[in-house]
Amino acid sequence: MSKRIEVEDLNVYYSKFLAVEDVSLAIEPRSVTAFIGPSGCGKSTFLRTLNRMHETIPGARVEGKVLLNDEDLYAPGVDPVLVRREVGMVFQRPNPFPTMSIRDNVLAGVKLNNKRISKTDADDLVEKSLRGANLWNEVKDRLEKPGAGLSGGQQQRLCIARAIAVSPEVLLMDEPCSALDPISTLAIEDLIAELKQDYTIVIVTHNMQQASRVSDKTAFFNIAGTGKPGKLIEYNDTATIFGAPTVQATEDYVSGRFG
Ligand SMILES: Nc1ncnc2c1ncn2[C@@H]1O[C@H](COP(=O)(O)OP(=O)(O)OP(=O)(O)O)[C@@H](O)[C@H]1O
Repeated sequence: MSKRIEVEDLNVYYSKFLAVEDVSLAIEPRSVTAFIGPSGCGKSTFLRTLNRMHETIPGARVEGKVLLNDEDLYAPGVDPVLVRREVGMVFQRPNPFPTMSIRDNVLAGVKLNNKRISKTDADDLVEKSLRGANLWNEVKDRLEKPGAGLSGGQQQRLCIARAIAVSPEVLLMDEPCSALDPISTLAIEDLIAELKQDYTIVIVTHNMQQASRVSDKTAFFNIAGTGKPGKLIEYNDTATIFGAPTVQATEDYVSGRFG
C-alpha cells in the first residue's frame, strides 16, 4: 500500500506559462516528504502533477515523467481516474460533502469508483477508515449525521478517512492544516506520522515547524521573480535542510530571512 515516486525532468505549464521547471526527484515509500518555499513558487502546481490533477485545468500540461513504482503516470493510455485512485489527495480546506452523512462521506470515493459492496463490508470499511484517520471514537455514535456538523479539524480527518477508504498508494496533502486551529493541527500531524507506516505521503506546508516535525525529507522550491518558473533548489533529509543546507537561498528561507 505504498509506492515509490520518481519524477524525471518535469516541466509544468499553464498554457504557455512555464510554472515549474525541470524537476527531478525521488520519493521513497512509507515516508513523509514536505514541499516548502515562498508563495507562487509552484509547490501546489507540482503536487497536483503527481496524481494528474493538474491537467483538469484547461490548457494545463506537463513534459517529463512521473513514475509510480516505475510506471509512468503520463504514458499513453493511462487512465487519470485510476491514477487518482492510487494517489489520493487532501486539500487545504476540508471539503466533505456537507449534507451527506459521515458514513456516506467515507464511502463517497468507493461509490464513485462504481464498487458495489455489501452493507457489512461497507460498515467494516467505514470503521477501518475512520479508525485510520483517528476519528472513529469521536463519530461512531453519529455516523448518520451530516459531515458539515463536525469541527474543521474533524472534517479534515473525515476527508483523510475518505481518501484512505479507496486504499491509495500515495497521499498528497496540500496545506492540510492551514484552516485548522493548533490542537487540530497537532492531531493531523500525529495522524500523518501514523499513516506513513502505510502510505507514501507528500505534504505542502508554509509552516516550517510543521515540515520539520512531520517530514523525513524536504524539498525547497524557489522562484527568481514574477513570471519566472519555480524550481527545485534543494532536496535532502529534513534535518539537513533545516540544520545544514548547502544552498544559501535554502538557508535564508528556513531561517526566516525571506518568504
Ligand atoms: N489555474 C492557474 N492558471 C494559471 N496560472 C496558475 C494557476 N494556478 C497557479 N498558477 C500560477 O502558477 C504559479 C505557481 O502557483 P502555485 O499555486 O503552484 O504556487 P505555490 O508555491 O503553491 O503558492 P502558495 O504557497 O501561495 O500556495 C504561480 O505563478 C501561479 O500564479
